[in-house]
Amino acid sequence: MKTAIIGVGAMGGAIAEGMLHSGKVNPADIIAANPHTDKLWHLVDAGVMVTSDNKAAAAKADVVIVAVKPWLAEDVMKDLKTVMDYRRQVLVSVVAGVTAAQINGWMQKDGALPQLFLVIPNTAASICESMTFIAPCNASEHNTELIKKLFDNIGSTIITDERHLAAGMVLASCGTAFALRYIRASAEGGVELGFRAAEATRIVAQTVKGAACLLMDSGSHPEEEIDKVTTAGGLTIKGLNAMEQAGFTGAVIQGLKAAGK
Ligand SMILES: NC(=O)C1=CN([C@@H]2O[C@H](COP(=O)(O)OP(=O)(O)OC[C@H]3O[C@@H](n4cnc5c(N)ncnc54)[C@H](OP(=O)(O)O)[C@@H]3O)[C@@H](O)[C@H]2O)C=CC1
Ligand SMILES: O=C(O)[C@@H]1CCC=N1
Repeated sequence: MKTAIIGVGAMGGAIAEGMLHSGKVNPADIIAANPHTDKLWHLVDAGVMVTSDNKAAAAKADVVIVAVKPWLAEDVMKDLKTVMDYRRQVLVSVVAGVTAAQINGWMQKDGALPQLFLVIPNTAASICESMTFIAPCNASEHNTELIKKLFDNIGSTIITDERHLAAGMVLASCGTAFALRYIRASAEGGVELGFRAAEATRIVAQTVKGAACLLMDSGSHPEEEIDKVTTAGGLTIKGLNAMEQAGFTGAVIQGLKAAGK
């Protein structure tokens, strides 16, 4: 199965890198299309076909993933429409905020619509740790399974509907930046406590990874794991209470809601 990635920036590039990293996708089955191909030489070295011609890339693929900025999506997709065969190809849009209705309006061809998937991954796709939401629109069960398998190669997937994509994106895609901002804040605190910046960042990153793995391995509630750390009258509870007094939980929820508006 050949996959074309149209727009190989932060997100499209992370998808391509993740597919390579997974070892489960043959590099020769990836076609990367971007106006500037100079930044894609590492993909060429890995065996990926690279082009600046979107239509040429799409024509060769079974799955066409569009990963351009939202304001370019209409022009790019209308252009792809001229070469896409909806009987054998499926369209995946990772374009945030562009709806299935909009895409169907652009892609309708002689009354036919493409089998469409709205997909929201995150940049951890590059290391096969994405949390990816997949909303099938006008797609068969067979193709839904196929697209799920494709994105399972680069992390964890949830099949959902279009209504839930925005919330998923805030939690998991914007959430990557939010989690990293926590890491940066903690590392800055670590420097005040006496660690060098690089060392503090490494310590916090490993700590956050460990905390996430505790939840994922045990399926327990965060508060259950917090309880195991929080000694009565000890250090942790003083830190937690000071953070909450400064508005930690409220600030996170406000941030999520602002991003989701
Ligand atoms: N970044 C993220 O975490 C997430 C992003 N998304 C969505 O992914 C999409 C891409 O975002 P992101 O990767 O961050 O943006 P980037 O700007 O990093 O990447 C966009 C890429 O599209 C290329 N491009 C520009 N014009 C065209 C064109 N006409 N045809 C083909 N490619 C073109 C750009 O090339 P060049 O720079 O060479 O001009 C660039 O490499 C957006 O719609 C965003 O909403 C969704 C989930 C998460
Ligand atoms: O910030 C953004 O708009 C995009 C969508 C999700 C992550 N990045």
